[in-house]
Amino acid sequence: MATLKVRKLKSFPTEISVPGDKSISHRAAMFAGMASGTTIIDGFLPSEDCLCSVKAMEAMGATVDPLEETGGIGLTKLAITGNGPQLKAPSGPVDCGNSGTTIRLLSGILAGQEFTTEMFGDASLSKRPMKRVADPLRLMGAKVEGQGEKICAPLKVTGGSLQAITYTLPMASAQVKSAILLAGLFAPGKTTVIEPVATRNHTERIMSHFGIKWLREGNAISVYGGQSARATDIVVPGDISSAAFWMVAAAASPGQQITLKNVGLNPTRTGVINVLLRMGAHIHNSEETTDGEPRGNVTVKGGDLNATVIGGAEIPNVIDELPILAVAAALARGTTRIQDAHELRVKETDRIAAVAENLRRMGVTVTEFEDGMEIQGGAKLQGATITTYHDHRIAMAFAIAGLFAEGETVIEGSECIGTSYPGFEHDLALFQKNENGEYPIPVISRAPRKLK
Ligand SMILES: O=C(O)C1=C[C@@H](OP(=O)(O)O)[C@@H](O)[C@H](O)C1
Ligand SMILES: C=C(OP(=O)(O)O)C(=O)O
Repeated sequence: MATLKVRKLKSFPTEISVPGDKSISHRAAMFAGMASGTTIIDGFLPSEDCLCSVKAMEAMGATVDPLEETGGIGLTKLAITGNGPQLKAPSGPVDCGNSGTTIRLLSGILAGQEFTTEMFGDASLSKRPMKRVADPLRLMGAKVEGQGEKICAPLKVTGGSLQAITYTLPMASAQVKSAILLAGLFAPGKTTVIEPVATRNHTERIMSHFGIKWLREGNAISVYGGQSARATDIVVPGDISSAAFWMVAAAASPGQQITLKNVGLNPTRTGVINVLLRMGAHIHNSEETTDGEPRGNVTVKGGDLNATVIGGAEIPNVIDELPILAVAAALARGTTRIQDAHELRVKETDRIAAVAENLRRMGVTVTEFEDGMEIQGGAKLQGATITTYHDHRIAMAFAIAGLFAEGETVIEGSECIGTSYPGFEHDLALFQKNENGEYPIPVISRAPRKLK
C-alpha cells in the first residue's frame, strides 16, 4: 500500500496543466474502437481506468498504436483502428479494474454483439450496482448475468438482436444513459432515454463528433439504430474534475492565484466553478476552442470562502467534485449543506461516509445524512491519517485538506490516485517546497516524447 505525506502549503505554482478528461478519454477509446478506420486521440488520459477501456477495445479487435508519451504520466497520444461496430469476441474475461465507466458503457456496446463476454473488476468495482444497466439492457433483449440482487460484477453480457426502447432513468446517471444510447446503435428504430435531471453529455457530443446523429427533445435523448461511427481524430481537453483540486487550493488561499490550462468547460461539468463562485471565490475562464467540447484556461484567485447549499439539479454536475467541495466547505465560514447526493454512496466507496470520517479525523464537525452531510466550516484543520478506501477522489481531496492542516497528513492507500490523475503527486509537490527551497518529489517535466 502506498502512502502520501502532505505538509502545510509552503509555495504556490502560478500554472498547472491537468491531464486529459477521464469521461471523454473512455468514450474516445470506445467510439474509435467501434469505427472503421483510424482515429488519433490527442490529450488522452493514461490513467488506469481509461487504459482498461483501451485494452478492452484492443481485446475485441481494435489495433492500438502508441504515438506520444508525456513525461511521467504515460501515453497521451494514440491511434486506434477499428473494424466497425461488430467486434470480435475477446479470448477471455475483460478486466475493468476500478472503472464504473468502463464496465457500464461497455455493457451497452456488448449488448449489440453476437457473443458472450465476461467483465470483472477489483474489489471496489465488484461491489457497485450493475442492475442499473442490466435492467434496461435486458428490456432491449440482451442477456445480462451478475452477482446477487445488485447484479454486481463479474458481469456476463450476451448480446444479439436488440429492440429499441424508451426508458426513463431511475437515477441521474450519465453512465446508464450512455449504455442505453450505445446499445441503441444496435437496435432497429429509435431508442430514447429520458433523464429527469441533466447529466454530463459527453456521449451525445462524441456521437456528433463521430458522425452519429442523435436528437434531444426536452429531456429525452434519442438515437436511431444501424448507424456506424466514422473514424475522426479527437483532442481531449484537461479534466475539470482533476483541476477542481487546485481550484479549491487556490480559492481558499487569500493572496494566491493559479491558472489551470486547457480545462474542459462543458456546461454539464462546470458546476464546481458555480459552487466556488457562490462561496465567494474569484474565478475567471477564457473559453476557447469548441471542436465538440468547450475548453479554456481557468484562473482562480484566493479569498475568504463562505458556506453554501449544494443540492437538487446541480448534483450530477458536481458529483465527482463533492469530496473536494466538502474540503472547501471545511475551509469556509459557516455551515455548508450537501443534499440530494445519494449517488455518492455507490461510487468507488461510500463517499459520504468516507468524507465525513476523514474530515472528523482532521477536527471538523460533520453531520451525516442519507443523501449528504452538513459541514461546519472554520475549524483549524489538524494533520491526520486518512483512509482512502481505495477511492482516488478521497485520496486527492484529503491531500488538498493536508495543505491547510497543522502538522503532517498521511494519505494511506494513495496508489488509487492513478485511477484518474497520474502525476497528481508531482503537481502537489509544487505546493510543498521544503526549508531548503527544494521540492520533496522531483517535479517532472511534462514535455511530450514522440514514439512514432
Ligand atoms: O459517464 C461518465 O463518464 C461518468 C459519470 C458519473 O457516474 P454516474 O453515471 O454513475 O453518475 C461520474 O461519477 C463518473 O466519474 C463518470
Ligand atoms: C465515480 C468515478 O468513476 P467511475 O464511476 O468510472 O468508476 C469517479 O471518477 O469519481
